[in-house]
Amino acid sequence: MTAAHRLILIRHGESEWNSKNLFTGWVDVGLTTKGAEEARRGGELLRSRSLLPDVLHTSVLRRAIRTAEIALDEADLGWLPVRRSWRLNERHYGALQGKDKAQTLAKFGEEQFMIWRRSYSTPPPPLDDSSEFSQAGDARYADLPPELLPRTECLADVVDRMLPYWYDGIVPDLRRGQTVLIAAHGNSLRALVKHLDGMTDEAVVALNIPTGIPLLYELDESLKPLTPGGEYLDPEAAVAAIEAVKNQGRK
Ligand SMILES: O=C(O)[C@H](O)COP(=O)(O)O
Repeated sequence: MTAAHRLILIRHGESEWNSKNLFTGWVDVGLTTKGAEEARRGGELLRSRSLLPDVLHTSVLRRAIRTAEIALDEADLGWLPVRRSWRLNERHYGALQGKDKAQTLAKFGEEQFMIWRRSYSTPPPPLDDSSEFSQAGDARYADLPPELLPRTECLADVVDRMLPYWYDGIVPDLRRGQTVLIAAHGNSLRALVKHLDGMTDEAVVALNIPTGIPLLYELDESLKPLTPGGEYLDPEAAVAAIEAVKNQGRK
């Protein structure tokens, strides 16, 4: 069956805090040199497969914005129309933002670490607005009703706040026949993949998204994937990178 719609997902390249093994969430850190190279390689893959998006959607965090900018520049598509939304942001990691993943694992143990990192419905403790890693008062969220600004999120929370943008901001572009590129984050993409593939709350715990490798979803008329899980444009690199994400925090 030929695809009715094409959707390409890309997680931002390695960030400064990915390389330092810190929980990041909504803290707005940049890309490392390696992360910028991952983004460029992502654009090269798009170009070599002639997978040329017609529109870009990003979060409002610089690591995703910059990844898209570099990748699209490599594909000579720097001019692409773009829309940004906080609803594509990384999961808010609450009081874990800024904390070292290995130290958190050592301090709280494997079970608590995995609950906070990968459980579907248990968020980390909330982050106090007075924290240096809080987004309270950040201008980019000024229009957000205060009750919507998270102080922590579990993946279920991300699904709930991401889906309205999926339906209202992205699906219309797909339905008008556009190839859509989404540049976002590990957990906001886990939330979208869970929705696309109809994954259970239990199955999504084991899902990890690698940095910088485009993931192609060819969708049918009802927006169901023709290939469950999609297709990474560099499958070999994806296998190794997914394993690395899974083992973050473990020396
Ligand atoms: O926000 C972060 O810390 C990372 O980008 C995602 O981290 P995780 O893979 O530990 O959820």
